[in-house]
Amino acid sequence: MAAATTDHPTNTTYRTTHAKLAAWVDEVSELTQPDSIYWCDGTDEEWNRLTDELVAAGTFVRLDESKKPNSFWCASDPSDVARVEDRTFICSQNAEDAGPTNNWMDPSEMKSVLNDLYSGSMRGRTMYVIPFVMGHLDADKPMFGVEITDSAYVVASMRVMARMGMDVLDKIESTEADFVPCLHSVGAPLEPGEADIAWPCNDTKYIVHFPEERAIWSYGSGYGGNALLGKKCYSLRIASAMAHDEGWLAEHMLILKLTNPEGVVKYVAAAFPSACGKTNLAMITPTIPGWKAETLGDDIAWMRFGKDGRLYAVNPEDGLFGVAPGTGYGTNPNAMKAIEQGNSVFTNVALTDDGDIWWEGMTDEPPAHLTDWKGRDWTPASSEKAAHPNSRFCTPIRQCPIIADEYDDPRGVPIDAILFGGRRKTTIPLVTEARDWTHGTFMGATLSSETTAAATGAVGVVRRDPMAMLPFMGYNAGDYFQHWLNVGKDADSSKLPRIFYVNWFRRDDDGGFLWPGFGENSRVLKWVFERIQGTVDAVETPVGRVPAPGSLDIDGLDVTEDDIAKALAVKPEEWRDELPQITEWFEKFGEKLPSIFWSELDGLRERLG
Ligand SMILES: Nc1nc2c(ncn2[C@@H]2O[C@H](COP(=O)(O)OP(=O)(O)OP(=O)(O)O)[C@@H](O)[C@H]2O)c(=O)[nH]1
Ligand SMILES: O=C([O-])CC(=O)C(=O)O
Ligand SMILES: [Mn+2]
Repeated sequence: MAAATTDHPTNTTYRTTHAKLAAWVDEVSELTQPDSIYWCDGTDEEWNRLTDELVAAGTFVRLDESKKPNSFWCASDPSDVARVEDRTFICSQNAEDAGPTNNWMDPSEMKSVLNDLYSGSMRGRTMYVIPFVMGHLDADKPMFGVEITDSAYVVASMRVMARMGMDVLDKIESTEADFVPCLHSVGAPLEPGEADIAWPCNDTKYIVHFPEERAIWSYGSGYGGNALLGKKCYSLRIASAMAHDEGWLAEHMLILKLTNPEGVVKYVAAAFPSACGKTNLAMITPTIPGWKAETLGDDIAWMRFGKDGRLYAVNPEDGLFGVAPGTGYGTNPNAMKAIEQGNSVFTNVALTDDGDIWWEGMTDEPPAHLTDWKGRDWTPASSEKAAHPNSRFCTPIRQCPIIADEYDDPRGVPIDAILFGGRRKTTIPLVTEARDWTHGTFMGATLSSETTAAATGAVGVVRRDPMAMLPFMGYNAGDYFQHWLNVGKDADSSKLPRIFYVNWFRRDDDGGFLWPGFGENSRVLKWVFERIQGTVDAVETPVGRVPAPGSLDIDGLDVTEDDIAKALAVKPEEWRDELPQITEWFEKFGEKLPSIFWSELDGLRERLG
């Protein structure tokens, strides 16, 4: 193999045989002027060397080997803790193709702004070249990317999150494959003799996508979705544009395998906005006897029709980048068991005095003393949280104890049900079934949720988040809605997944959750499963079908019938408040809004009376 070796000097003098890649690497290094270029090979030896360097630089703290082997604590700059939606751009040739939900700038204007910023931006740093593939390397058409970054934190995280390294580069070269160029710089050049800091970044941030060119340019942030460019930037924004052109779906969905006590299997995909429960549902421990859940993906699903006319989903990622707070043995034991095996990077959680990590919700009792995510002493008397609300664990998904066997199958799994869900205190029932694909698409397009700490900005504000894709659509949302409708129109409807809308977050009058959530969500999954089988009843409501009395299995559940009724209630007065919001939302799209959505809305208004 002609590709890089594990030998450090070779990695820095490597010349690729791939013309486009070679030209791009030359172009970027001339622009950004790094001290050296390093081709990542993805080996353990490389991981060990880079993580040692990150420890020496003060970016990482190695955790106690007996507690979290081969794992690291990391604190970002306090200003660089989440996705920056207001700094995220879709730079299509025409503004209309970015649509009313995306920021847009003319691509050549944006490139000139960014070229100025990138000019010399890697001075004093190493420029890492990371060959990666989203999805399987042995897929029919492997989806390659190459990320250039000046952040070793990004290299370490990408190694957990994506299939990367030598075999990928080798295949890109030997098949002369195309790839998505993903350029990333933290925007913090070092002058000669200037000491580095633990988390270099820049106050100026740009997360930019060129959908026609299939290219990503990111500047100024080292954090998660802003910097690990295989994730949201490629697998959602760029991939959604590819999927639109090619007739498939790139969605913000977990993938779950469910087996009932009789051994019947169904596959579920579910789209919830950031920090609204995907990772938790993907690893659910069912509380109802005899039911089994297995994990296939926790954040992103790529879905294509198989020869049999069914919609097959694969998870393009290879790691978990999960919200830490709220993750504990009580809520998500499978995530805890995955983390326990180590090989992880923890960002903006708290550090214990004995070299372990902690966050709110991990245990009922907090430790007596911690180092908080800002590096300060913390005790239970402290007024601030020890972990940032968007702190994350970055862990290989294969460490999840319930990973499904199909995980390694590049064909993916045939999806039986799609769930849309949001975080709503009121209005939205625990579960509603759509009448058909069009109605389900309408439900997805009008999905609403309270904003969370996963993005900068206010938390708890209700906004429309269509298909949980608001921040992740790489093109005009109106065209995206039409694409969803077309997918349904072109398919054999008997083979399409059934669509449901769920809300684990409805509250009662004293502010408590009406539904216990987490493992108990298996009861809702059971109802969904049995709706598909046709063995359980639903009742029609103005907004869709909800469980008929007694059809939701609440055996052994410590909630009152009254609470269940409240969780399932369709209150016309609440929905009438929703109508003008949906109207205002739809008006944003003008001519691009599929007209059938207006008919759906009219129908809803009439049924509400
Ligand atoms: N009340 C309640 N909270 C939940 C439930 N599921 C998840 N949560 C909480 O919601 C937060 C986010 O959950 P995740 O599963 O990490 O959300 P996610 O959709 O994977 O988030 P991203 O990784 O940002 O896309 C965590 O604090 C969870 O503890 C549930 O069923 N009920
Ligand atoms: O992208 C990120 O930084 C984290 C994430 O999964 C999300 O926000 O949905
Ligand atoms: Mn998640």
